[in-house]
Amino acid sequence: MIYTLTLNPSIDYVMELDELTIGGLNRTNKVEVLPGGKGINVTQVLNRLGVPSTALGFIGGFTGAYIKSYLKQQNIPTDFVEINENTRINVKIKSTTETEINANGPSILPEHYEDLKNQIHHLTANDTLVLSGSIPSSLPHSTYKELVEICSHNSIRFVVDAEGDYLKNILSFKPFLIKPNHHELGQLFHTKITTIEEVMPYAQELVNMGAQNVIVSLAGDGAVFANHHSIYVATVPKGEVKSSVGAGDSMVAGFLATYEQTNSVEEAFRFSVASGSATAFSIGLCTRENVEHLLPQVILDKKSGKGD
Ligand SMILES: Nc1ncnc2c1ncn2[C@@H]1O[C@H](COP(=O)(O)OP(=O)(O)O)[C@@H](O)[C@H]1O
Ligand SMILES: O=P(O)(O)OC[C@H]1O[C@](O)(COP(=O)(O)O)[C@@H](O)[C@@H]1O
Repeated sequence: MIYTLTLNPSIDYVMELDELTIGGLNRTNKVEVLPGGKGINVTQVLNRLGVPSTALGFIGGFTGAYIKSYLKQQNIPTDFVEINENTRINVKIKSTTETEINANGPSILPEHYEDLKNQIHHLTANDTLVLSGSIPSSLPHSTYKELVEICSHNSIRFVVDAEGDYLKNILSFKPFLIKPNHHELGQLFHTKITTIEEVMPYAQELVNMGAQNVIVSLAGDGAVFANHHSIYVATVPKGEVKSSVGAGDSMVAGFLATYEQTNSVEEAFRFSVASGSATAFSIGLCTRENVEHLLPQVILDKKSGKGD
């Protein structure tokens, strides 16, 4: 089973308006209230792609109840640790550009963190754990490292989609997959990265630092895949971006779903890119149908290596 872990889930309150006037009164054309948080998005997309996945994490209050009932209606399995405070609401403003305001989220009590660690201790070598998103400020900075240590000790395959030091600190444990975007890649190496050519050596460096498979996304400008055998560059499909919220999460889900079915990193990477774009071209997350529709537009160019 593929489990995802969202330490800081959210309701994503997506507001569409023609133009955003800072300091003025704005009125929306349309709003959507969607369950969010990186791991929860990955679980939703995996289930849509026909690969069973259960969402783990902390959930609480009326916002948490909304997320649980939404996911239940979609038959998405969850096993959340219940907390006392409300799960956060993240505001996503879609006008001429996209603006995101992510809340810091509720505090987590030590006993709730212990409950979560117990759950992770019960996973087995047949499971995969996807650890995604921000860490609530009440948890230790080393939370991902602690959880990844449990995975490593119990031979549980794990994936990490997190920023900065959270990611750097777990590379030596050999994550199966990491997926920074090019801004996050630049932050990791204290430099500015804007092109595919600039991404490639840094993606390879992440492999040297321990990651088994690395995907770096550059929004509409392409994506790079690197592992010990090869580097590929992918074109991304063309289309109208409706909301890129969850696009990165869809890439993670698309990769894992296809790798599970084909064992080919090449096929998995193509499907991953198509999944990201299918989500970017929708309000909400992709479906298998719209991913398959975009797949022919994803062309891979092998830059180095002997193959899978
Ligand atoms: N303008 C766009 N055109 C086509 N696809 C896009 C566009 N923006 C995002 N995507 C898709 O979403 C993926 C992830 O986007 P990106 O913004 O790089 O990641 P993240 O959501 O993690 O910040 C891209 O690899 C691509 O597949
Ligand atoms: O935990 P963080 O870093 O605040 O991110 C949470 C946000 O990320 C999302 O999961 C979207 O992530 P991506 O756009 O990177 O795929 C939203 O649903 C959520 O609001």
